[in-house]
Amino acid sequence: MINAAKERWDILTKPPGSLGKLEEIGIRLAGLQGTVFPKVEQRAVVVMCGDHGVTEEGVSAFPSAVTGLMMQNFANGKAAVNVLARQMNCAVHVVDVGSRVEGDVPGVLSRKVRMGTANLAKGPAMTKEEAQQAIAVGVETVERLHTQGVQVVALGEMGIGNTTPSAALAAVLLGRAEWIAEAVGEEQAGSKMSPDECAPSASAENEAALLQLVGRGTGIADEQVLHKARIIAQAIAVNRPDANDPLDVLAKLGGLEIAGLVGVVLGAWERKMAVIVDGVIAAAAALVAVRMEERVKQALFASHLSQEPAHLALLQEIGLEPLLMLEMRLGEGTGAVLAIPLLEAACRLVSEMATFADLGLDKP
Ligand SMILES: O=C(O)c1ccc[n+]([C@@H]2O[C@H](COP(=O)([O-])O)[C@@H](O)[C@H]2O)c1
Ligand SMILES: Cc1cc2nc[nH]c2cc1C
Repeated sequence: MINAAKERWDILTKPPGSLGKLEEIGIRLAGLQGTVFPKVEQRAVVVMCGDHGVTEEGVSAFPSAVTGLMMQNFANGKAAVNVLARQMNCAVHVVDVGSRVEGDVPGVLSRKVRMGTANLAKGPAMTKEEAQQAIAVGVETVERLHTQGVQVVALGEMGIGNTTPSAALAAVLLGRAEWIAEAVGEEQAGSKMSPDECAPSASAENEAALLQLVGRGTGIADEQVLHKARIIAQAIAVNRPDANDPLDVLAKLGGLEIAGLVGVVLGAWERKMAVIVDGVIAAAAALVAVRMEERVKQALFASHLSQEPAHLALLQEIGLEPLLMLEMRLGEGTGAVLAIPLLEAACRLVSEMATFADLGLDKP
């Protein structure tokens, strides 16, 4: 199908390759949907919501309570993602997979696995079973969207504190955390010391390496970024995740909404739905899914480049190039929703443009 699609793009009335990345998008969508004329008419953004125990370490500029308040905002149609989704004719599905909100929020699908994660700087964020349950919530959500005819899913999330687990996942999955073992020392790592006792004393050099992946999130100051990097270093040292076991890394260092998005990616790929990756949190989830099932790459499309530094490294590892540079760092799926018209443009071009033969010309 990929070859047939390439041939089609080359006979359209334009110099071959002149529509650049739009051609690549059209060809990849053709491969995914099994037709030279793919469609992205039915779209949805899934906003997975969860809270994070690590917020007690002072890693975010905002309190955890904002997660619940934003869930209400999404349900009222008043958040940034709602505005953009309306513009793009995209349905918004908000799922509470692990917020600390007591009870249900009307308009939000309640699928709480637990009331927020545990503090990953002190031990595992969640158990493997909980991570699997959250993944199942994502798969179930996307199955429902598939039955509704949705062809493209944007990855959205809301969770105060979630740039910390995202950077931690990136550090481990990108193999940039080997120095942690060295910092902790084999002797300490093998002993039964309390998390505080075995907190790593990272060298300035190692700290600088980690800082390449750690950013301001919602807007913390420079000194707090360094503190956040140290918390991440501690989390990796305390949990010692197995980088070759993505579920282990996700359970120890991830988040419930991140696990939910892993499920969305896995489920969407199985159903040949396109997935648009948003910022750093969505990209971390996408890489976990890729490590679980390499072939999900087929379904993944990048949208924008977030200001959060780990984002580019994560996208590069997956093999995706961001399409939009808007200096955004909001999350919610906002960047992903903004990229929907580019996928639509590729679909329209390949199905509506004339061919050289239509003009009575030979193919160039
Ligand atoms: O998408 C991104 O790249 C992004 C970058 C920075 C922050 N965010 C959003 O802000 C929240 C996490 O930031 P923080 O500082 O609380 O870790 C969470 O709700 C994300 O949706 C999102
Ligand atoms: C207000 C607010 C809105 C958000 N949307 C996604 N992350 C967010 C974080 C904050 C703080």
